[in-house]
Amino acid sequence: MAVASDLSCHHLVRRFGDNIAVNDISLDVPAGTFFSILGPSGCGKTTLLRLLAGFDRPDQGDIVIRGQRMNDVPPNKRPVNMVFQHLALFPTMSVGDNIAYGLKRRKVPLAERQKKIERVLEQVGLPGLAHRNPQELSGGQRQRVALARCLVLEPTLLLLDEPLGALDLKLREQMKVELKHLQKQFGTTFVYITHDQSEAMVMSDQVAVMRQGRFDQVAPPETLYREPATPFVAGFVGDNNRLSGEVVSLRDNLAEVRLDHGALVAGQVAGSQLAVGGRADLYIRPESLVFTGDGLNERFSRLDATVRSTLFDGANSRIEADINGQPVYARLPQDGSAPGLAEGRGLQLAWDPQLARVFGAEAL
Ligand SMILES: Nc1ncnc2c1ncn2[C@@H]1O[C@H](COP(=O)(O)OP(=O)(O)OP(=O)(O)O)[C@@H](O)[C@H]1O
Repeated sequence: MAVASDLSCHHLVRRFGDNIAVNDISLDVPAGTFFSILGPSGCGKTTLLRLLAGFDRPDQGDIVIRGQRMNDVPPNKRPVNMVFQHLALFPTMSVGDNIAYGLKRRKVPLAERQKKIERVLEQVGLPGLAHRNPQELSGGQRQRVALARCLVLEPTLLLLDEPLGALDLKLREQMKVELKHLQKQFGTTFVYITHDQSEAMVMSDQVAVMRQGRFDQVAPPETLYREPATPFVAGFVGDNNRLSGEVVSLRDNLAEVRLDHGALVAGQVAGSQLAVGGRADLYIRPESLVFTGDGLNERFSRLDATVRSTLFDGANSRIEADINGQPVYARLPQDGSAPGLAEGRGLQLAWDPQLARVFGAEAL
């Protein structure tokens, strides 16, 4: 049986003069899932979210929420709520009154209102704080009140516009995990926009990577990471090294590439635009690079490099190596097994070609 969709868009287009901010986007978000739209500044995320919320109208295409076409439905009549980066809590109202606001407008009776407010505050981890003023809360607590204020209205869809953007790094890390748990706990469908790939990856069931008004790829986070469909996704999602060269051979789904500085390396064919003699970019992640030692499989590709510096960052520690003037990053093994990596030392970096992806070179 097909999974019910809470939100479907069909061929949405929104133009501003010559600029096509949303360019023929179709999407489908199953009920109760966390869907993120990830992309760089200016790619059209906010425009798309505003179309979903009803603050703006598409030039073409349809928006369907739980089977109902929404194009002509005003924002306040859509089963949708929105959480903004700069949350607009009413500063002079208590937390409880802030949450009550939408319920009052819906004429929910007082006793029921109070019950709902208590319950939702418990669910977001702020039990008993209804009487507090928003100014007496931390940034993270205020963000949770903003969520509670939306979730108490039980919308079909919750739209979130970079809600963690204004929080400091540590709090953002913590709220990422909390948001994911809250979404599961409430079962509300979340559509979340962000330019922060880590936020999208940690929280989402599905991520759409957006570029210049279009989706490059829509997939679960792990698929985006392991099998990026385009060079843009390979470069935008997670850290990646890009090595450019010319395709020498194509066979068994492997591309051999002669890098510009002469080394012959290999990776999986990952695009339809590869041809022998054509330009190509090979992407290899820092954690897929190994420091060569004995017993390395002969299939592995190898590159001679020089250590530029060691970048110590706990579990994310890396070395920056130099390959003919180009920086390449490699994850340092966690078990301390890396050789002494003094600056200027020569070393060989190697990888399993199955872990590298080769795309035909294109203008990014
Ligand atoms: N009201 C408008 N009038 C004209 N152009 C607009 C309007 N709103 C957005 N645009 C343009 O549409 C494109 C997409 O903008 P949008 O705000 O949707 O991007 P975004 O991905 O949300 O960026 P950011 O992450 O910086 O908020 C941009 O080129 C922007 O200049």
